[in-house]
Amino acid sequence: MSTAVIDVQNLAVRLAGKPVLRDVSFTVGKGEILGLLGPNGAGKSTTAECLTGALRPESGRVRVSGLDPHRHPAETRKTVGYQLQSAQLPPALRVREAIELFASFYPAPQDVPVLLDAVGLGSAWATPYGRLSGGQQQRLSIALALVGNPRIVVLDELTTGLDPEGRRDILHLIRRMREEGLSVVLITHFMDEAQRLCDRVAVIYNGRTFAAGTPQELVAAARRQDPAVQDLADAYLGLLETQRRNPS
Ligand SMILES: Nc1ncnc2c1ncn2[C@@H]1O[C@H](COP(=O)(O)OP(=O)(O)OP(=O)(O)O)[C@@H](O)[C@H]1O
Repeated sequence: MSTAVIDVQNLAVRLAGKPVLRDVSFTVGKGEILGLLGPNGAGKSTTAECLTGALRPESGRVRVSGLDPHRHPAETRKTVGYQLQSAQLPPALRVREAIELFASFYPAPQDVPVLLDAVGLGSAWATPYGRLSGGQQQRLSIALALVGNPRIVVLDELTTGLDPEGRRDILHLIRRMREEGLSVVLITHFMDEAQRLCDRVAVIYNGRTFAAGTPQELVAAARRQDPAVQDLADAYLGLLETQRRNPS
């Protein structure tokens, strides 16, 4: 679709000679939250790395704000914030210093103290990265993804490791930024989060997107096979089971 800010079509990627992505397709519109779902090892993070330009596709098409991220990584990073699973920072770097450093890369960054409060790190601003708990590191990685006021953000396992209050606050922050036009790719294993937050979801299994639609559409599709399906968690498990039995 022409209004898509992210357009991925028939993406295939090989790593160490092994086909990891075989046929991944999805689009994300302006102000839309797209959930990427799938079991461990399905290819979600590999897909996210293609959006960053870190990986070169074997075939297929990836466009982010109209640009090929692998050919134009610097331009792509101006409009996209990435919160990836493997973020690492020097252990002595303090929370606020890290956010200010990242803010300095962008022309119109967010207000750092406001962002610190929004991600629940207001009282930990002076803590070195190496002394943060897992959940605090997660909050910092979210702040670093958002500090540049991106138009698009890729969030890989956004709320993993967060306590319930942190999860609520971060989801509130993402919703608020979406209302301002932010487009989001959200990789998650939390089906309740996907159901509440995502406008559409795409499910990857074995390197292929095999189901896509609004959470309601997926629930309706799964219910046609099993009338007991109640929600996205049931639908996801049912569709995955069908796919495993009849791989495409
Ligand atoms: N550098 C690499 N070389 C070879 N294979 C790799 C490499 N990185 C990832 N893989 C393989 O690619 C497949 C997809 O991995 P990926 O991390 O994209 O899955 P995922 O869906 O994000 O999983 P998870 O939910 O566990 O994070 C896995 O089988 C993984 O072992």
